Amino acid sequence: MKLKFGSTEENVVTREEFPLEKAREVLKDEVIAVLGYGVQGPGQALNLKDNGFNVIVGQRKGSKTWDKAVADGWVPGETLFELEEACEKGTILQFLLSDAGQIALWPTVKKHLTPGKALYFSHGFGVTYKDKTGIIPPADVDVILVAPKGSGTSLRRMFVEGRGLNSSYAIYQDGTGRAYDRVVALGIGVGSGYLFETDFYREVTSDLTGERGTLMGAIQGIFAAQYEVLRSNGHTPSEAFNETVEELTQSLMPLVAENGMDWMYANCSTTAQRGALDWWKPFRDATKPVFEELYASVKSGQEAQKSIDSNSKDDYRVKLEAELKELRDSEMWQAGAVVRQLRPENN
Ligand SMILES: NC(=O)c1ccc[n+]([C@@H]2O[C@H](COP(=O)([O-])OP(=O)(O)OC[C@H]3O[C@@H](n4cnc5c(N)ncnc54)[C@H](O)[C@@H]3O)[C@@H](O)[C@H]2O)c1
Ligand SMILES: CC(C)(O)[C@@H](O)C(=O)O
Ligand SMILES: [Mg+2]
Ligand SMILES: [Mg+2]
Repeated sequence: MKLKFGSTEENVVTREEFPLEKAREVLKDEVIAVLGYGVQGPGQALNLKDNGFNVIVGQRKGSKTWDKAVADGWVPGETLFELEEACEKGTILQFLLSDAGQIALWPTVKKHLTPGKALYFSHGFGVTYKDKTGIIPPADVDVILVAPKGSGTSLRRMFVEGRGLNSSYAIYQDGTGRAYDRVVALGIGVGSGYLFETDFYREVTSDLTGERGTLMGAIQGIFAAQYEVLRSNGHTPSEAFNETVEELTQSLMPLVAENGMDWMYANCSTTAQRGALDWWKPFRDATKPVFEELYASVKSGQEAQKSIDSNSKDDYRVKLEAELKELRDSEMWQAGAVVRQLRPENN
């Protein structure tokens, strides 16, 4: 259906238009092969299985995630296979290796993309940056995308809680005439209630911007800046952490999620409202040039190239972990670990 967002009309598919029963009917003869069992793999594979679809998982034998798949109930030789075997058996190949990992597996996936199959992504990365990835699908398959707007961990948790997480969807290539039904059925199958229409290019550029920006990069940056200013002015770690992070995640963001920023503001003191109304624009003006620089770096393909280069190295996991450890060991997040233990519900 068409829905108005402000004054702009957009296409949104709803569960009412495309119920789960219809999704099951559309995919009843398909074998959905989820390739990769990292973060999105488990969330999507388990949700699809629990929703009654025919799912198998492809993963490298002997890897830690193979063991995780076994622990999650996938049975070797029945529903869990080596990647190539899963590519052969699947009629829909859900390409959920890391974006850099997809480059290495592409020749194998391509070999098994026989006419009529579907190639499914959760990111527009591989085909948008085909000059860098070499991912150029054959013409007689569907190339589709369902990108959950959140972590695979949340996708699973919210499904288990009976909620669900919405996704964007896109069709890059309709090789069979069934691409629309397949993509929407899969989006409903992984647990989305609503599916927002996009295309591969818009999905990848907005997603790379968002995660580098307010969703992850910018938020850590702004937390660090405020925490450092409070600490250098004599505030204790717990006070600095509470005023920077804890109150935001525990008290104020849930209010924003529920009813928007103005409503959160309205539930704070008029003193706070006065100050926050005065200061949001200077913060916007100070950070906007950084966001412009970020978007330009995404648009030029530089962000994709950097991600491919670093995440294609053999020791990429070790290097990422070392950088995550630096964050974990910072005073702010060390203070956070203690503050989290002191949440009333933890006692
Ligand atoms: N992580 C998320 O929550 C999330 C959210 C939305 C979209 N996505 C997209 O979903 C896709 C999967 O992301 P992810 O974060 O789940 O991936 P991930 O980094 O967790 O990796 C998934 C799997 O790929 C395997 N892998 C990596 N390199 C490999 C190689 N060379 N050969 C064989 N296997 C290899 C890993 O062992 C792992 O099991 C990506 O396109 C990503 O952009 C992820
Ligand atoms: C969960 C995110 C940040 O939305 C996703 O885009 C990812 O790449 O993991
Ligand atoms: Mg992303
Ligand atoms: Mg994202």
